[in-house]
This record gives sequence, C-alpha cells and structure tokens, in this order.
Amino acid sequence: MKAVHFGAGNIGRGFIGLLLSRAGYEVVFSDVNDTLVSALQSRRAYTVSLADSSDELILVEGVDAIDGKDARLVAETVASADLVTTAVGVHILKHIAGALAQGIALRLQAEQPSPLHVIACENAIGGSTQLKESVLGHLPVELHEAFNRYIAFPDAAVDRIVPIQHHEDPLHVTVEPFYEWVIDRSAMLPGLPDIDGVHYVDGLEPYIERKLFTVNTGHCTAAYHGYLAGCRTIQEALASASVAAEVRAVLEETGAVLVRKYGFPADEHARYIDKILSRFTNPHLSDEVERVGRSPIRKLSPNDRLVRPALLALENGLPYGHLAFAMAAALRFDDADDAEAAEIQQSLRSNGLSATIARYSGLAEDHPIHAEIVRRYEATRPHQRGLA
Ligand SMILES: NC(=O)c1ccc[n+]([C@@H]2O[C@H](COP(=O)([O-])OP(=O)(O)OC[C@H]3O[C@@H](n4cnc5c(N)ncnc54)[C@H](O)[C@@H]3O)[C@@H](O)[C@H]2O)c1
Ligand SMILES: O=P(O)(O)OC[C@@H](O)[C@@H](O)[C@H](O)[C@H](O)CO
Repeated sequence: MKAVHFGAGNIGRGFIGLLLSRAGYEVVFSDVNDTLVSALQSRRAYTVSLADSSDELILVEGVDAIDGKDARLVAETVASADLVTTAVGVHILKHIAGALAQGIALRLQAEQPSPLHVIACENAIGGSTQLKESVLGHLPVELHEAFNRYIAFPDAAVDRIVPIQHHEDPLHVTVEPFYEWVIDRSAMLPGLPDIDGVHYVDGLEPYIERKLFTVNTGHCTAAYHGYLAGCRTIQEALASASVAAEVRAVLEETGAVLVRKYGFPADEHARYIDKILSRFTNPHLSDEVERVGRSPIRKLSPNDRLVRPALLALENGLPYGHLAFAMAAALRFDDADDAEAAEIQQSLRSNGLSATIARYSGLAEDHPIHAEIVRRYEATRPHQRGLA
C-alpha cells in the first residue's frame, strides 16, 4: 500500500508519516523543501524521539520523497497511491490542488478506477472539504460524477504538539508523546483498511471543535498574551501567573460553549482542559510563541479558534470577554517575520482599529463582540508587554 503525504514537516514526519508507516504503508512525502526531499531520498528513513524522560529513538523506514514543485511527478505518484494525506498548512491546500487534480484525472481514466481517500490533516474545520472544493475547480465538469463516486475527502482532526526545532540531522523530529487523529468515517468509501492509532467517528464536528476550541484557542491565547508579556516560549508564558489565568479563563469560556453545544459532561471536559494545560507545560518541549501565534489573520478569521467560539458563546448567552481579550492581544502580535502579523499592523496604521477588526474577524463594527475587542485592545499598549 502506498500513501502520498504532502508536507514532510514536523507533523508530516513526526505524526502522520510515522503512523502510516507503522500501519504498513510505503510513505512517499511530497515537499518543496529540497533539503528534506534529498535527505529522504538518499536515506529512505528518519528518526523520531518522544518529548519525555525516555531516550527511545523510533526509526521510520521504507519512506521516500518527491519534489513537490514537479507537478507532473506529483500527479503520477498520486495516480498510483492508495491514500493521500496532507500537513502543509491550510493556506497551502489551494497550491497543491492542481497537481492533486491532475493525479486524480489520471486515475479516473481507468476503466474501473480504484477509490482514493484524501485526508487533510490541518488545523481547520473542514480541511479536507476545502481541499475537495479546490481540486474540483481544476477538473473538467465531465469528470465530476466519477470524482464524486471514486474519490473521498473525509475531514479529520489531528492533535500532537510538535514545536519548530533544529537538529544536526534535518530529518530528526521530537514530538510530544500524546497524539489524537480522528477521521470522519461517514465520508469514507468502503475498503480502506483501518489505520492503527486512528479514531474513526460518524460526525467529526464535536471532535474538531473540541480540539480547535480547547488546544488551539488555549495555545494561541498563551502565545499572544505571552508575547505581550515578553515571554519567548509557551512554557515561559504559562509560568506567568497572569498569562496562565487568562488561558484558563478563555478555556472556561470555550468549555461552557462546548458543554452546552455537545452535552459533554462538565467534569469530563474539565479533565480534558487540565490534560491540555499539562501538555502545554511539558518541560521536555520548548515551543516558541512565534510558532504558536503564527498567521494571526487565519487565527482571527470567522470560522477559526477565537471568533467562532465567541459567536457561539454570544448566541447561547454565555461569556466571551476573555476570548475578546485574546483577539485584542492577537492584534498586538507584532512579529516582523510573520507576513500576516505585518499585514495586520499595516492595516491598523492605515485603516484604524475598528475597520481592521471588522476586516479580519468578519464582525461588523456595531457587533457586540467587536465592541468588546476594541475595549480590550485599548486596555493594552504595544510596548507595555504586560497584561492590562
Ligand atoms: N506542529 C504542530 O504542533 C501541529 C499539530 C497539529 C496540526 N498541525 C497542522 O499541521 C500542518 C503542518 O504544520 P507543521 O507544524 O508540520 O508545519 P511545518 O512547516 O513543519 O511543515 C509544513 C511542510 O509543508 C511543506 N510545504 C509547503 N508548501 C508545500 C507544497 N506546495 N507542497 C508540498 N509541501 C509543501 C513545507 O516545506 C514544510 O515541510 C498545519 O496545518 C498545522 O496547523 C501542526
Ligand atoms: O498550527 P497552527 O498555526 O494552526 O496552531 C499552532 C499550534 O497551536 C498548533 O500547531 C498546535 O501545536 C497543534 O494543533 C497541537 O495539536
């Protein structure tokens, strides 16, 4: 069995590639990073270690790589694969869609095409569905019926913290011991063998929202407030009592939404929050606030980890003030190396606070959450780097 995995980065090697290889797949990574591609091609293996007190080194063998810039080669490799997965970043999905569509078109030429599952392992609601829409846009209408019959794009939720890291060996990756990979079985075609370690569910929404609105909302809250407090890492941020209190407060807000919406038992959800906070403070990891806060435009978008739970809170008459405070801190995330952070700062200078909030969050200027973000923003100052 062959899997093509787009993105030989931290999650690609440290999570998805590892599980697929253990499940018996020959994993072919497609990446645009020449260093990673040539190292994988020459060694056909890499190592993973766990961020705990063990010194276990996991060897992942039988892997290969192709140059993701070579669309023809990517298409041919997809044409002969049993499974396609991605971990490239949700904003990159549209860039891989063309070659993926070419590969799918090649498969669909066969008299009896073999089914294919394409699973986006990104931090987004409906990542595979978004990829499917992009791929469809590259395919002629006459292929759409066969496409819908033979190609499935089940949505997924993936959870494993893998910080940016630098090792002498560019392929080695250290990952936290915890992982969770949930796939929407209801969107799958018959015949794909279960992958060990994957949790299959009928209906992904509770899983992706619980993960995104707890792990990722808590994480970016720590990153944005930590950044303002002058912290370098998430571990440092959570060592600050004021930042840790904000993170817990935001998780109480999203927790109330999740318990109301999905009926999770409150004590079970409280344990889920505690477990996540303990993962953030793993002393064997050092995770920079710039990574966790990266792409603030994406994180402030209407369907993502801050605005969506705040809207659900408002709809249900629940509090959202700490979520608004995290959004205000996101607007102060002034990382010059982050193109989205730089764009927000430019918009604040050119268009002002109110228009910038409306533009990136989708919240109209007379929306109550918009007003709360303005109030919270005005209570912090950029160079103060401390909680108001
Ligand atoms: N790191 C984590 O803790 C974590 C956990 C869960 C989910 N995620 C999600 O997984 C995704 C990847 O995150 P990551 O931390 O592994 O990032 P990463 O930067 O380490 O890896 C992304 C890889 O994609 C490659 N890439 C970029 N454009 C490409 C293209 N056109 N074709 C093929 N490859 C391309 C990059 O070269 C890089 O190797 C993101 O959506 C992220 O939100 C990350
Ligand atoms: O990858 P992002 O930018 O969506 O979010 C940054 C982190 O919160 C994220 O990568 C977490 O480490 C991960 O989602 C844990 O499962």
